[in-house]
Amino acid sequence: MAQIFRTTVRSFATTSSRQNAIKTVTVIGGGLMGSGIAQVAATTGHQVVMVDQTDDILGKSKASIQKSLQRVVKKKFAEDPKGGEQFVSDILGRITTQTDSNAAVANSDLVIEAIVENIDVKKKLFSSLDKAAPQHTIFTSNTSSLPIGDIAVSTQRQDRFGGLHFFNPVPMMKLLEVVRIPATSDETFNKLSDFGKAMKKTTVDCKDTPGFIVNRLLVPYTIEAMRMVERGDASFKDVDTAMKLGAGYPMGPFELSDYVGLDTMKFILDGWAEKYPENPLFQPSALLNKYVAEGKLGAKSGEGFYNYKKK
Ligand SMILES: CCCCCCCCCCCCCC(=O)CC(=O)SCCNC(=O)CCNC(=O)[C@H](O)C(C)(C)COP(=O)(O)OP(=O)(O)OC[C@H]1O[C@@H](n2cnc3c(N)ncnc32)[C@H](O)[C@@H]1OP(=O)(O)O
Ligand SMILES: NC(=O)C1=CN([C@@H]2O[C@H](COP(=O)(O)OP(=O)(O)OC[C@H]3O[C@@H](n4cnc5c(N)ncnc54)[C@H](O)[C@@H]3O)[C@@H](O)[C@H]2O)C=CC1
Repeated sequence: MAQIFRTTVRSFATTSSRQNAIKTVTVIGGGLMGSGIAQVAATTGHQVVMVDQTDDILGKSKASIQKSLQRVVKKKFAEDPKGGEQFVSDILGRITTQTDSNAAVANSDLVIEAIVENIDVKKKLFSSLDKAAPQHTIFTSNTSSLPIGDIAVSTQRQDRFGGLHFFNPVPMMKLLEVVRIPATSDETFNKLSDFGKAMKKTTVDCKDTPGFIVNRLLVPYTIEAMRMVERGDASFKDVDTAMKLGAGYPMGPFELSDYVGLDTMKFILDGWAEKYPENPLFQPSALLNKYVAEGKLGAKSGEGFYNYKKK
């Protein structure tokens, strides 16, 4: 009897979670992260609406998704070009684009916001979406450094609000941090974790603390690497070599800094130094400030710690 009950409960739970599963996703922001999130959501069978400010930006977002998918095709469909073409067209067929974010959320089960890292801009967006989206729609932010709770207060649906923090490059990085604020309901949190698994990511549960898990550790580690160079204890190239070969990291802290963007890092660090002035780990880095002041922002500007200009 107990066995039958357990089986019934399990199959009800499966059916009920399947009925409640997230099927339609609106990704707001079609930049580096938003286009990667849209790509992976569509690859894993979700219907995606990708939103940005202009059709021109959205055209570039779709082109970058196509380029990224071609890398997958080259690997997975080396012997089957027709299959590769079908694969790309099926995925792109699940992504539509929109410049009106309110219209884009009309049929959405989940909103993932990946716009500029500015609290006022994010709050304004969510306040507007809150009036436009159906009651059941869950809202999330992909913010790297802002408290989710500070964004969620702009809505009347804090129980259906959380963080989904993806990593760059989204198609390659296996982790997804699922963040809850005190008001996030268990139902919302479970749906977000299930969605992460449906996207074939490994999820970890996070509280709404600065940097969640990964950036809370990466920021002090990277700043200390910069201080080490400032003190003249090691060259940045030797630090990178040491961390790759001695700690097994795929990139050293200076390669990673160039990859993420030195302006982004400075923005995060300055924000934390202002919000948490008592924390010595978040104090500014003179070296980082110097590079940003010189316009050396990393790979995207052609030069950071390393030179990316084609010779
Ligand atoms: C002082 C200031 C404070 C400091 C702060 C420090 C950082 C904290 C702040 C961060 C701010 C914002 C960031 C954030 O919130 C969270 C992050 O995202 S942190 C960054 C996390 N990412 C990483 O750590 C990346 C680490 N690197 C790697 O894993 C690899 O190097 C990488 C996968 C990027 C590339 O691999 P690599 O072997 O080096 O190069 P290849 O070009 O050969 O690629 C290998 C393989 O992967 C395929 N591939 C790569 N990119 C894509 C893509 N976009 N789409 C599809 N496929 C891709 C490529 O085709 C290769 O496939 P093969 O089969 O091997 O040919
Ligand atoms: N770059 C990274 O490595 C990571 C970034 N993040 C976070 O993801 C978010 C996005 O970052 P990126 O993709 O790097 O930025 P990005 O600058 O590449 O893209 C942001 C996009 O948002 C668009 N946008 C700005 N305001 C908008 C609005 N009101 N409505 C619609 N679209 C708008 C911009 O036109 C731009 O295309 C940020 O919150 C960032 O902290 C999280 C993990 C990693």
